[in-house]
Amino acid sequence: MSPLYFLKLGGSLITEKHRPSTPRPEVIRRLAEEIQRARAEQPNLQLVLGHGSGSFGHMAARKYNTHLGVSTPAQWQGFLEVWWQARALNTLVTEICLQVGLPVMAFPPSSTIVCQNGQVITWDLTPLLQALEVGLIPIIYGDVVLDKGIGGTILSTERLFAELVPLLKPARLLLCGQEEGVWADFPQRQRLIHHLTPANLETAWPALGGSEAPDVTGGMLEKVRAMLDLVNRYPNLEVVIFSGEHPQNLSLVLQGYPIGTRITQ
Ligand SMILES: Nc1ncnc2c1ncn2[C@@H]1O[C@H](COP(=O)(O)OP(=O)(O)OP(=O)(O)O)[C@@H](O)[C@H]1O
Ligand SMILES: C=C(C)CCOP(=O)(O)O
Repeated sequence: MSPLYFLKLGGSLITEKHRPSTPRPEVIRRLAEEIQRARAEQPNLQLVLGHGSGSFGHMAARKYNTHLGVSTPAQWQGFLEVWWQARALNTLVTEICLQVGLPVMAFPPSSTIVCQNGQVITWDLTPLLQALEVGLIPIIYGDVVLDKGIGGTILSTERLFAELVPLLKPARLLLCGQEEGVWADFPQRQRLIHHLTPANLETAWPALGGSEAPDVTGGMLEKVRAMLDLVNRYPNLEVVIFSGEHPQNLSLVLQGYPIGTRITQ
């Protein structure tokens, strides 16, 4: 059977998250090449690729608090600004992946999902599932979405993955970011947690916080909370949070080497 992995390229890694709308194209290219290399080693590997918004969507979202709802003309203006920023980064990521030879196709959440009070109520997944079926790599990304209750909101890549897990049951969910993994002593960064489970969560809890950069989706705290919730519900799922800053890390993790923080039940 072909294993299916979900892989997020974090906005903290593919952009300079403190500098407005500043991508790291050379990093994106290297990561795409690493994915391509891992696929050559494991020709059966199926992927759903996701990426975060970094200094593209998050800065505008912070300015307008788009994640909290959208109603005034100024907030709608902000909603479109975030939409445009998220789309611009996605265009760049998609373009670089295609240049490297990855058969990617983007499925913008803003044009396929509707929420109600922050909960996804419809997501037309038919084209995405068909793309997977024919051997393409679907790309999704943190985006704005229209919301029947609060006008509009924002869904992070992790939220999107969490929606897809029950349907696609991936074997692994890989979050590739800027940090080595989950630190037990952030921001000192001396003690990495190699294996996080619901049973030892208390070792990490005091050190878990938001992003150091402008961010509206909760940083490492929300990531760990959401991933623990997923492994509780899907005991066969393995989550890995790791750094893509070191060349080869991503392709090694894709091949199963123990790097970063594993999260399991
Ligand atoms: N205990 C911790 N261990 C590791 N990082 C932590 C910890 N506590 C807080 N953080 C912060 O959380 C950040 C990771 O969350 P963030 O949402 O910025 O990552 P990302 O998913 O790559 O970005 P984006 O949301 O833009 O895609 C780290 O870069 C760090 O600043
Ligand atoms: C801020 C926007 C537009 C999306 C956030 O998604 P994330 O970067 O995956 O957390």
